Amino acid sequence: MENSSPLNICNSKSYRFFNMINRSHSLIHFIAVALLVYYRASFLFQEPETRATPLVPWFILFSSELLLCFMWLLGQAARWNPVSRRVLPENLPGDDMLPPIDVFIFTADPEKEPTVDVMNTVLSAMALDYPTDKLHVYLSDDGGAAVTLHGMREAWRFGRSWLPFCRKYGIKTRCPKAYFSDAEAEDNQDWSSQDFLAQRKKIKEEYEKFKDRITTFSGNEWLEASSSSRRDHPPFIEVIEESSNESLEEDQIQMPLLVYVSREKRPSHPHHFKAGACNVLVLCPFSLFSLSIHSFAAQCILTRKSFEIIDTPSTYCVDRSLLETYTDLRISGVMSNSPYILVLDCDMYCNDPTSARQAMCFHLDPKISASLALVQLPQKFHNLSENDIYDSEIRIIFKLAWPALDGLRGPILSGTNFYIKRKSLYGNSIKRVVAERSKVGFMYQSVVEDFLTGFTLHCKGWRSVYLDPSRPQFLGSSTTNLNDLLTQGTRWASGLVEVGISRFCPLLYGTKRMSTLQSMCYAEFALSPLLYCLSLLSLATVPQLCMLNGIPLYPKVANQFFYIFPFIFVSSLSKHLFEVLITGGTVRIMINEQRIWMIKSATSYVYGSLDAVMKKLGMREASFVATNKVEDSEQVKRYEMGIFDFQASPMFLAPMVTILLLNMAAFVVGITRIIFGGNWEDMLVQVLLTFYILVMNYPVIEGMTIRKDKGRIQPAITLLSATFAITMLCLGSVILMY
Ligand SMILES: O=c1ccn([C@@H]2O[C@H](COP(=O)(O)OP(=O)(O)O[C@H]3O[C@H](CO)[C@@H](O)[C@H](O)[C@H]3O)[C@@H](O)[C@H]2O)c(=O)[nH]1
Repeated sequence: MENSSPLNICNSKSYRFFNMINRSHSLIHFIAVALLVYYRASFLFQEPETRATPLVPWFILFSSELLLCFMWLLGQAARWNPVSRRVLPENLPGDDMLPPIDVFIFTADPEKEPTVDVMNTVLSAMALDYPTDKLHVYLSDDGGAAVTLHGMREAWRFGRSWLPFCRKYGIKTRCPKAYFSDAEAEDNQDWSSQDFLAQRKKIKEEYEKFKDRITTFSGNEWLEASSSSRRDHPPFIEVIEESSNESLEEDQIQMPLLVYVSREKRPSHPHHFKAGACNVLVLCPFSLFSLSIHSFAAQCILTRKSFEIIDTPSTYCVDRSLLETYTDLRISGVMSNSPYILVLDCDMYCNDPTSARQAMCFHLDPKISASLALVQLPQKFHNLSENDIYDSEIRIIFKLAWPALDGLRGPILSGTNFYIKRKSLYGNSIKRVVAERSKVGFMYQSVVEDFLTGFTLHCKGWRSVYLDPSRPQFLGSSTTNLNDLLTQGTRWASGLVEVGISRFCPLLYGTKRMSTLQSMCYAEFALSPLLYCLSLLSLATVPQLCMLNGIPLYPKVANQFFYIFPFIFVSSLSKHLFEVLITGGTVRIMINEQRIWMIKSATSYVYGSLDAVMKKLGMREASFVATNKVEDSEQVKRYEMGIFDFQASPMFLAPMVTILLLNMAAFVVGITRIIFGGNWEDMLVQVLLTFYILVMNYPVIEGMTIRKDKGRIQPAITLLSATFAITMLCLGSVILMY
């Protein structure tokens, strides 16, 4: 294929305007930041008697400003050289030349991840537009739930009608739930065809029965083979095809391989959450299990020794030497072991059946395929409202940072929606790098296994590419209430900080193994929860406490350095606005992003960082609270109306409310001082900063004062927070005098 037509095109020209603005802004902003540092540092050279500010608040404030400057500097890398890509699937070789693909879908808890929705993802993957005999779909069920296995059998049964229907009528939306929803009109079917209408009606009825059979299932909670609970059971695998009792005629329908896997779990062995589940499927154990199911004869090759090694959850991350042995076994296997793997979370259904072919436009490109580990596709969500108050879209990652990282050596592995080369997970390096103990597969040292695994792949010289076409290839469900958002944010923060404070810290480990810009990108993500919570918490409390005590922290209006502060503030906000607008957003989105950034910094970033530090000190064990995917109609309604839902844990609400009460008190006192004391020159920046925090967080103030509905902040929380605020005020006023 060396001289054949191109399979993909990489373009950086569309970002010319962005680059021009971004780089000019960086230069100007850098000068302003340098002046700020100069102003703050000059404080040290003043005579102690003439200083208007005590040392402690000055030190805290300067440290916070330095942290923010540092984050800004790191953030430049993730904006430096964005590129966009498109694919030309028409230039792919014929179907007989396409490589096989394994699709791995992960589920963990049928209570939080409704089985019907998981099966919709399974069906959409089975219906991918790819040669059926080259498609193998595996569902990993960490919940070991009987209803999930039942769902798989039902999915297989319904798939026998659904797949031929999709193929015959060229259906694009191959997730039945999405297809039968209101968005169905987008599929451009021939609605005048009687044959189509009759078939569609029939399939819809079958789909309803399929759902009923799952929702009314009343089998055992756990798999019968499971010994006691979801945390203590032997492995259970079923190739769904073999359990079918359908008629001979239906057996002629071409279906991909469909396999249910519930890995072994023992309380005495850490199972490493999703990373452990990934490795069970990706690495040796699964292939061996498959062998044992498919061919009794093949089972004989499994010596007890090898089975013991692979059957121990703690050794899923095995040495390469062992892996090679298993690879031999796999090659002699009878199924699957495909060279490429699509990884999907259970709620991420395939929205574009051609995504596999699109990914192959990179994996089969001889110019890049040798070093290409993965093709990352964006996470997009079907349940976002126009006013996405929780910033669930994560625009900054999928619309800005990933295209920019693609201009370096590729985006960070994002947990789901990626086509990865199996070989890249075997621990091989593309380049000569500092030798690393040969760990393979997904990494266990962080609960954000995706981030760390992607990082180590890039360190080994592998690259990734990012593709974001107009039709989303996958669509998932995002968090639409505050509690779920902050719970998920706490896990992400904990996992990122775990990396940031470990030996994998991108600034130390990365700089020796990848370009400075690339390691800066990784460092920005790994350090952001810790550095943002430290800096934002200080900026939301120290200037306010000082204002209450009449201590100025910023230059007087008459001072020439005064203008630096409003300038940096306006410059940062304008840059943020520019980035939102250029990526198709609105002013409202920018405001939502600012607010959620502040809320997360005061809550999930704090808890996540604490969790990571405690794990590091051996005071806590790793945990993974799976994100809730069950929709509460009342909460969804509030989200769609743009109203915050404060039915969240007091652990999240109390810090937010405490900080706002403190800011409210400081603002009232600050304004009073300006009006009656006439010292507006000294306090202007502090008053403006406090005002900005209050304005941005108006929904929280509204939640604790005006609102009376179920989603408001309960008076008990406000009372508790008021006690915290008064304590902070008393303690802070004493400490900050020094
Ligand atoms: O012990 C576990 C825990 C989770 N999962 C599955 O892992 C996926 C991701 O878990 P979820 O609770 O949905 O986490 P999110 O925070 O929503 O997911 C993001 O963050 C994770 C890292 O924390 C990545 O693995 C995901 O791909 C990424 O979408 C889901 O399909 C789960 O069923 C398991 O298989 N086993």
